Amino acid sequence: KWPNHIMNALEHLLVDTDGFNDAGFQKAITPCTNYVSGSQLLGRETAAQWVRVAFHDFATANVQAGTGGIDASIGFETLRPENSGSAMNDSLGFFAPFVNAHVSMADLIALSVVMSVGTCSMPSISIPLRGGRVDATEGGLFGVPEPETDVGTTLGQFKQAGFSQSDAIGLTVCGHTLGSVHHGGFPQVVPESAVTPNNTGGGIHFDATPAAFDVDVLNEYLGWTGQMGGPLVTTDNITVRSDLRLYLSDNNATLQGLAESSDKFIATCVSLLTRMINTTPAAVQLTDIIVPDEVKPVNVSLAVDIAGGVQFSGYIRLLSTAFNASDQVQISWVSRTGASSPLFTTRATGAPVQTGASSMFGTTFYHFFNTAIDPAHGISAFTITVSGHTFSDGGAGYPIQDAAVFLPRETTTAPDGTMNVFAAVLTAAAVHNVTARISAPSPQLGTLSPTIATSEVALRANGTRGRYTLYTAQVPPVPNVRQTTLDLVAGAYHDEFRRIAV
Ligand code: HEM
Repeated sequence: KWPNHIMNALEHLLVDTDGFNDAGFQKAITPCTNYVSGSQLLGRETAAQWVRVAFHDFATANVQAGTGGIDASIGFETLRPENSGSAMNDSLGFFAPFVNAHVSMADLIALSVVMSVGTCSMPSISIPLRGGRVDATEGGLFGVPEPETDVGTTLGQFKQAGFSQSDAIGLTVCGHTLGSVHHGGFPQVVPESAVTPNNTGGGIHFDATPAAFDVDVLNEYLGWTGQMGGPLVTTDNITVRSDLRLYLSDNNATLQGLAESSDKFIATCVSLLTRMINTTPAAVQLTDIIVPDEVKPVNVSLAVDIAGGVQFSGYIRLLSTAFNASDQVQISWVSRTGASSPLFTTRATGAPVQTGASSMFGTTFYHFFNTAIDPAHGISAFTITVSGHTFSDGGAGYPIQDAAVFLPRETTTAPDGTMNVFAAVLTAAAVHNVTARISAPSPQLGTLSPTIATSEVALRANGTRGRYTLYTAQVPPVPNVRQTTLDLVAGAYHDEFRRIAV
């Protein structure tokens, strides 16, 4: 059902990964060897870091108590020795600009696992993503296993997080198919000799294919070839052979079972990583699985011009899994009272913008439309017809209301950051309390993850525009206007999750 803001926003990050309307998330791990937070000579890999960060956030869950898990508490825990290495702050620093009123840091941590595994595999491995995680406001329990931790304690920590011995072994070997152990961060595991001019962080890979999510780590360990499972198996320092201790804790039985086939390894990893990212505090309600929308309204909105004319515009995004570049898009709507007319229809203009061939979900085709709506009739829902097939959001059409409309183009920002926001409210709707709820991601002490500061500002009437009354208010400066969103609330009418800066 459109619009579900959390699912819409996460779907955008997941699917729009190239060209027009690129959400900008996947670029950090394209190619999978890329390190987005510094020099490529460091020998670090962002895709691997993301998976490790999620593990460290998850590992301190206590499922009996219903606490911890993927809740972004890791942001407050980066100074703990158990979270050594640059991955935590690198990743949270990259994720922070994506946090907003509906996208939590914890959901981004989950998304990053889905992205890393999906991007760094061929054919792309799909981990189902749900949204709705809630960010912690402080650090959680201690207890991430470290290279020095004895195997009994390690298994106890996994058990507390809901993972059995074979789950723990499986999850670890799945994680350790990507990336490296670095001298910088883990000198007790990796000797200084690993540091070279092209590998200044001194990383030693877990397997021969550190940028590919594949079964190699397992085969190399069991076959004692290549990296033989990596530094946490082979290091001279016996105390920090944590992977070797874990893998041998059931005499390699779990790993031998997983090595039956690449498919079995992948299916087990998908299942374990899905459980890992869906481990959340008990109070969290996750959304349904986010399925890429084959037909998606994007930035669909109304605007009211000076003369009171109403403009209905946006994009319809089609996915190549169901459509191709020659498909035609038509949008039809019903009036404010639900009446239809042959006049209430428009075609998308021009050829679609075609992008994203490298996306995990195929190519996207963006069809732009822009049409006038007769303010006397208005609009309450629309349907999308693609080459003869009509999509109506599973029923009565995609809902849209024209009684309260935020006007981002009129909204201005003064040099000191104060904003003048504008909205138009249908005079006949007879609502007089018009409020803007501002959700501004704001810096939080002790973590790179922002918190959402919400404030409400009352708008006052300021003239008319045809059938509409214009409303306006001054909004004090916010720390980050690009991530700040506004919900306009006028009685029962809501124009939600609108960007203030366009
Ligand atoms: C007994 C449990 C585990 C221990 C003691 C452990 C320890 C470590 C250590 C010391 C590193 C090196 C980090 C660095 O040098 O930056 C590392 C890397 C990594 N770990 Fe684990 N780990 C464990 C389990 C897991 C699990 C369950 C996952 C994910 C499901 C995981 C994912 C990763 C990844 C992807 C890397 C590579 C990071 C990079 O290249 O930056 N680990 N691990």
